[in-house]
Amino acid sequence: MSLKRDIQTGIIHAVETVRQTNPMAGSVTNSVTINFVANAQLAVGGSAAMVYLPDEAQFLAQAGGAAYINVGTLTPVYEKTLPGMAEILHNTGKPWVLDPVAIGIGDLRTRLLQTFKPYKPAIIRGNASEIIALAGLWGLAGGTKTSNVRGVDSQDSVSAAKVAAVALAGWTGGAVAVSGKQDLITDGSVIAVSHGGSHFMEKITGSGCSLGGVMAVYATAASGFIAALTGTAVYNLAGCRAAEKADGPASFQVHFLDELYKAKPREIADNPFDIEEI
Ligand SMILES: Nc1ncnc2c1ncn2[C@@H]1O[C@H](COP(=O)(O)OP(=O)(O)O)[C@@H](O)[C@H]1O
Ligand SMILES: Cc1ncsc1CCOP(=O)(O)O
Ligand SMILES: [Mg+2]
Repeated sequence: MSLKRDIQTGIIHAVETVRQTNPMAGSVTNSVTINFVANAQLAVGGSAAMVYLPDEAQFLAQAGGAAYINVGTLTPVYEKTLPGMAEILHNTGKPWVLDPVAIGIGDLRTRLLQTFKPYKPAIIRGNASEIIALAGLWGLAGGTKTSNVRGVDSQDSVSAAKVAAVALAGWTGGAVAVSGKQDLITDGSVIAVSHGGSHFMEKITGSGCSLGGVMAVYATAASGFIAALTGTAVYNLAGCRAAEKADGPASFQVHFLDELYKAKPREIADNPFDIEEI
């Protein structure tokens, strides 16, 4: 079988397993998009649980099949919550997804993101500027110390983050997903570029955050690379379909959740992607 077919078989398996087993992937995520993250996780067949406090995050790290950490809106309690959660996830071999939202803003965010380096997330998901900045913070190839991050939006092209993505995946041994008009997913030895989506995804907040939460759901049932590509593929397919029905961002978001829910395993696996072996 070709590599592409193996990957498609993995995607179908991940989608079916999640829909059959309703796995829980707990989250500590930002207060802007927390509801959308949970709804997207539920739409693809997962179970969502969101917490803030240290002991509750430790509980979810142990109870779930995977977890999601997103540093979008921090409060002082996260200084205690997040390193302990990441340490448990790492020590128990649980896959976890890191979204370094708005890396570069403030001391606490920088310190927490530095703390995560030895805890090796199975998936790092971010837009191009965030991936470049995280590689810079962790002292890896392709990164820049002076971040080009303006806030939560990307200022760089996805292809500009390719070296940083490969270097981050080399460090973690997991996968890195760079989102944008096209999405790049790598495990350090294969690069997949996934197509689709819609410009409306830039006009609603939380398309990136919820994608990270959905990747965590798939990570309960697949490798980091397959989970990241499966999440990206269903987002690109559902985004494309929702855009055909939407009149604007608000109706897009409603249709998007419906399309996430309706997408069939084979259709998700057939969503167009290219692969390159490094
Ligand atoms: N211009 C676009 N065209 C198609 N899909 C897009 C576009 N911009 C973002 N997306 C999709 O939106 C999702 C979130 O990506 P992105 O907006 O880059 O993340 P973030 O919200 O973290 O910046 C991904 O599935 C990506 O493919
Ligand atoms: C607007 C905003 N501000 C802090 S976190 C956040 C949400 C970012 O969501 P996404 O990166 O998915 O667009
Ligand atoms: Mg984001």
